[in-house]
Amino acid sequence: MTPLLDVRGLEKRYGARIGCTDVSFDLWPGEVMGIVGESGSGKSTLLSCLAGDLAPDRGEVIFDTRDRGPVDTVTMSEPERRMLGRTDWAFVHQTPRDGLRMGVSAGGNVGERLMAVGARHYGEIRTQALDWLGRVEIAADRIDDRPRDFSGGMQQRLQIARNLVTGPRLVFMDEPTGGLDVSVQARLLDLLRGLVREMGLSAIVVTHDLAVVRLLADRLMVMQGGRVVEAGLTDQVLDDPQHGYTQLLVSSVLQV
Ligand SMILES: Nc1ncnc2c1ncn2[C@@H]1O[C@H](COP(=O)(O)OP(=O)(O)OP(=O)(O)O)[C@@H](O)[C@H]1O
Repeated sequence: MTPLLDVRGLEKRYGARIGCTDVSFDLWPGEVMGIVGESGSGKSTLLSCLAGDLAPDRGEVIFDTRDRGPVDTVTMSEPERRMLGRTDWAFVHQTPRDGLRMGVSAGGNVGERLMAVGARHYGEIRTQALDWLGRVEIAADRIDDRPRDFSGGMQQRLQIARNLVTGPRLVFMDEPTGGLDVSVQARLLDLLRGLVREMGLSAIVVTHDLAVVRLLADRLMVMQGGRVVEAGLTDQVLDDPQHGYTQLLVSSVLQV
C-alpha cells in the first residue's frame, strides 16, 4: 500500500528562527494524525507547509494523487496545488470565518464547494446541502440564513459541512474545537469523530488539547521547538510518554 502522504525532512525557517525542522512521517489512508505541542512549537507552521499554504525551505510532501500517483506538492505547479485544495484536500480552520463566506447563506456555503467540483444541477446541490446541514445538526429551516447569524458552534459545524461535502481524501484541521465553550467543544468533537469514522477520513489535526487527539487521532506527533520529539500510537504516547516534554504535557493536563 502507498501512503496517502509521505513527508520527508521538512523544514521552514523564518530568518534565523526555526518554524519547524527535520519533520518526517507517513500518513496512511483512513488514518488520523494528531500534532500536539505548546504555543510556538511549530504546529501551525508544519500544517501550513503540508497544506501548501507556506513554502518549506527544505523537504518533500509527497501526496498520492488520484490520477498521477505520488507527487511532491512542494514542487508541483500552483494551479495544480489549487486544484488539490478544491478537490482532494480540505482545511478546517480554528476560526470559522476563515473557512466560511460570512455573507453567503448556509446552503450556499455548502453548495458552492459542490459547484467548484463541477456540480451544476440546482435541485441536487440543494438536496445535498440540506443533507449535510442535517449531518452537522443544523436545522433545515436555517438553510437560507447567513453564518454571521449563527452561534460559534453552529458556524464551526457549517465549516465542517462545507469542507466534507465533496468527500475530500485528506482533511487538515487547525484547532477545530478551539475558541468554543467546553460543552460545545465536547459535542463538536463527538460529531467530528462520528464523521471521521463513518467516512474513513484521513486527517491531520493540530491542537494543544490532548483530549482532542485522544478522541480523534490514531497516531500522535509531539512537537517542541519546531522538532518532533516523540511520535507513536496515541494511547501509547499519552499513557506511557517517553520524552520528558511529553511527560510534562500529559501531567499538566492531569493536574487540571
Ligand atoms: N510569520 C512568522 N514570522 C516569524 N516567525 C514566525 C512566524 N510564524 C511563526 N513564527 C515562529 O515560528 C515558531 C513556530 O510557530 P508556530 O506558529 O508554527 O507554532 P504553533 O505551535 O502553531 O503555535 P500556536 O499554537 O501559538 O499557534 C515560533 O517560534 C514562532 O515565533
